[in-house]
Order: sequence, then structure tokens, then C-alpha cells
Amino acid sequence: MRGELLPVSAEMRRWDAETITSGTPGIDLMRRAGRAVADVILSEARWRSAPVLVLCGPGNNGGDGYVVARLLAEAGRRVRVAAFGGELRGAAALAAADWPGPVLPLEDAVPDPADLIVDALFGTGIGRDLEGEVAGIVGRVSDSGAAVVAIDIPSGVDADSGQVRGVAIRAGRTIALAARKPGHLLQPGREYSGCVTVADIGIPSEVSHGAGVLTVANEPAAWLATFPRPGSISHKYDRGHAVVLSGGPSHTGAARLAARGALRIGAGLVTLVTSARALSVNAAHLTAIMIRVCDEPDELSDLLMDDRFNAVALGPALGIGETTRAWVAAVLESDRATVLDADALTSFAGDAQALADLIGAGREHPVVLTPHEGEFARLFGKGTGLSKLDRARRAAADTGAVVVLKGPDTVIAAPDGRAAINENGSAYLATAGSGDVLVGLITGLMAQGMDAFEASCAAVWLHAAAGGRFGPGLIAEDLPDLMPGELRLLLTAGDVTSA
Ligand SMILES: NC(=O)C1=CN([C@@H]2O[C@H](COP(=O)(O)OP(=O)(O)OC[C@H]3O[C@@H](n4cnc5c(N)ncnc54)[C@H](OP(=O)(O)O)[C@@H]3O)[C@@H](O)[C@H]2O)[C@H](O)CC1
Ligand SMILES: [K+]
Repeated sequence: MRGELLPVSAEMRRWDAETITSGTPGIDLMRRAGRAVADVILSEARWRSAPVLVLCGPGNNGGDGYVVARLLAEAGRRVRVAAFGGELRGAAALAAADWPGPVLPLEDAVPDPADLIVDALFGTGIGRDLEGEVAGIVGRVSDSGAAVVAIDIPSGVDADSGQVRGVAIRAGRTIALAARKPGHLLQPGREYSGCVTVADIGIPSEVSHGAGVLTVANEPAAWLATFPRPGSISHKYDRGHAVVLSGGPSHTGAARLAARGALRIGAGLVTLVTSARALSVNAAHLTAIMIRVCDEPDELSDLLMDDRFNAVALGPALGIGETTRAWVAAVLESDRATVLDADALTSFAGDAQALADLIGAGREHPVVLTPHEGEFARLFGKGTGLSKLDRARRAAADTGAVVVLKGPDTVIAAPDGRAAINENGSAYLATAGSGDVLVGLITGLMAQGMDAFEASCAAVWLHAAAGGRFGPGLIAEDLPDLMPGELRLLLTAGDVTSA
């Protein structure tokens, strides 16, 4: 996979174990981790005179904490250590033995507002909800208002899911060891992590890249290499022909937003398919986008016999029920790159298997599903106990489609296990019609031949970048027309950062 890898805790344990097997003792990794955290603290002017309270847990995260405590004390800082749990083992025991000062029981630790708190209670090894004395210290830290630096991940945040295990530390700063984890990007973990930086602790790249991690942060590095660029002799037909289905006479706007999105992202041609009854309202609003009338799914099947129509989107404002299921069936049987959104998904509520059967195993062209959480739950159930990442991955594997599970931390998952977590989302995108434009962007990129997973990642990122950069006052109509600016930045600026 291209892009920044986000290992889950089991993968992290493998990185750790393989690095140790290849000749680096665990205590060396722990000392590098502690050194990196201590260096960050010592380099921050605002923490120069703050007394430090290090909270150590019973595992290796606690071990990192003892290293930080020792290094800060050696640098002349006033340091208290409070610890929870019984006897330490392995590298953590060695690190604790190197701490020359006293260790308070956790229940005696009283954080002061002037303290800098180093959270080394739990990292990737959290196995259950926090309760009792650990829950108590989390509450006292929060009540104190003291600044908090978390080692690896704030204690109480599940590194795999971003979920809070009962209670969690809220950190202003988190130093992730070796890599960010999904829990740093998924909500609410992202909120609890504050500003996250990654410390290199010397995991060899053969280990991290050989481990088959399939989750990445959704950034241009993950998909820019395959982003379509017109060649100097491109014909409009080389850039694909996207088709978008319109709703009835009083529900036509959503499809036009999607169609304009597809055109702006670079599809060579876009055709809006409308019923005869909705023709005049659609025709009154369209110029570069072409129109075809289809009143029945069979007519659309006939249209799609022409294989120049190579990507189709349907669902926005189409209506819920059997009629929409018939349109979906006609499109899926035509085996074109397809995006199903909104009513095309809800029409299969509680019957994801029927949709999976229509998508089928032997198709040549990909399908993308773009549910928000409500649509996802109606289609696939709540998936209680599973992380957002796992729910999206499972739905993708079960349906054979790329799943774009939307939200402030949109997850894009492919049937082959690849997944990306988006982090440049903006609250300004929560506006009527914004999802319709996203459908058009994905469709337009697939029309240009981009891989469905990468097209979905790119569309989600560009959509969010445009929304964030525009900011207050954004309406869905703005989004397609913001694409030229975003594309210019993306394709000409080299290194691109999100809005
Ligand atoms: N990744 C690397 O290369 C390195 C990581 N380091 C650091 O190590 C931690 C992960 O260490 P690990 O020991 O696996 O896990 P933790 O320290 O997070 O916690 C495990 C201990 O905590 C107990 N536990 C778990 N949940 C609870 C809870 N809710 N209440 C009480 N106690 C809990 C657990 O006990 P069990 O009974 O479940 O066994 C363990 O005792 C990683 O995050 C990094 O900080 C290395 O230092 C450097 C290399
Ligand atoms: K921690």
C-alpha cells in the first residue's frame, strides 16, 4: 500500500517482535521511545518550568514512562512518578529499575494545575474498560486542567477503534511510537489525542512495510500516482462518459449536483438520465451536461449497451422501494463502474444480501457504496462492538463493493481488505447535497479509469479539502466549482497539504 501506514495493535506487536528478533533488544526500543518523548517535552518552552507528574501503567507503556521520568530528572526537572498495577515484566521492569526516585501509589497522585502530566498508563495493550483507581486518576487529571502529553495514545482510547474504554485521558499532545494507529484518526480518539506527532523508534522499514498493513491515512500520497491526468492527445471519449440518474420532477437537484461534480473532476462527458416527466426541469438547468430520457429500467439497460457509458451513479433523490431496486438491478446487470448512494442503498434496508447478489462475484467493473452511518446501519445493521474500520471492511468483503462509510472520520474500505481513514473533513461539509457531489466526484474519477478504491479515497479527500478551504457559507452548489482550484493545487503544487 502507498501512503502512511496505520497499524492496529496486533500489527504493532508484530513490528515490535520482529525488530527484537532481528537484533534490537526491547529495552532499546523502550529507551528510544522514552528519549523521543523526553526530547519533545524538553524542547517546549511553555513546559520549561513545569513540575512533571509521570503516570505509569503495568505494561510497556508504563515502561516508556519510567524512561521519560529518568531522562527528565537527569535534565534537572522536578519529577514525580505514580504507578498502577503489580510487578512489571521484561523491558518495563528494566526501565523501572533505572528510575532512582520514589514511586507513589496511583491513588495518592494529586495532579496540580501547574503540572505537566505524562500519560504512560496504557498504550496499545488496553484490554478492557478503565475502572476503579485508574478511572479515578483519569478524572482527577481532567479536573486539574493540567497539560497532558500522552505516550503512544491517550490511556483509555482503543488504538484500533478510537473508542473510549469507559473513560480516557484527554491529551493536548500525543507522541505516537513508530506510527500513528487507526485510533488516532477515528473519532472520538482523534479528539482525545490532541496534536499527534510520530517518533521514530528504529523499527526497520523492511519490518513495517513487509508486515502487510492494509490501513492507511487518506492523503494524496496514497493515490496521487494513479490520479488521472489528461494526456496531450486526449480525446473527450478517453476521459470517460459518466451517467447519473435523476429523481422525479420535484427531486432533480441531487442528480445535477452529482453530474456537475463528475464533469468538474474531469469526466470527458456526462449524461443525466431522466424520466420524461422530469425532462423539462432538468433541461432548464443543464448546459454542458447532456440529457437522455429513460422511463423504465429496460430503456437504461439498452442505453448502457453502448460501452462508452462507462460509469454510472444512482441513488440521490431516487425514492425508496421496489422501483429503485429495479433501476439498481438494471445498472448492476450492465456491469459498469457504479456508485450507489442514498435511496439506492436504503431500498435494500435489512437485505444487504440481495444487493450483494446483484453485485455478484464475476463482474468486471467495480461498485462503490457511499452510506452515511444511518444508511449503513439500515443496510448492514449496527455492527455493535466493531470499530468503524472493521464495519466498513466487513461490509466491503460481504458485498464485493468498495464501501465509503461517511462521517467526520470517513472510512474507505475495499473488498480485498485495503482501507483508508480520512482526516481532512470539515464540519462545513455537513450541508444538504454535499454527499451528492461526492457521488459525482467518485463517478467522474472512475469514468477516467481510476481504481475504485483510489478514486473513492481521492474524491473524499478533494471534497473535504474544498469544503475546508471554502469554510463558512459553503453550500453544495459551490463544491463542484471548487474542484478546479483543488485540482490545480493537487496536480501542480507537488506536495499538497489538506485545507
Ligand atoms: N510498538 C513498539 O514497538 C513499542 C511499544 N512500546 C510501548 O508498549 C506499549 C504496548 O505495551 P503493552 O505492554 O503491550 O500494553 P500496555 O502497556 O498498553 O498495557 C498492558 C498492561 O495493561 C493492563 N491493562 C490493560 N487494560 C487494562 C485496564 N482496562 N485496566 C487495568 N489494566 C489494564 C494489562 O493487563 P492484563 O491483565 O490485561 O494483561 C497489561 O498489564 C505501546 O503502546 C508503547 O507505549 C515500547 O515501549 C517500545 C516499543
Ligand atoms: K498512554
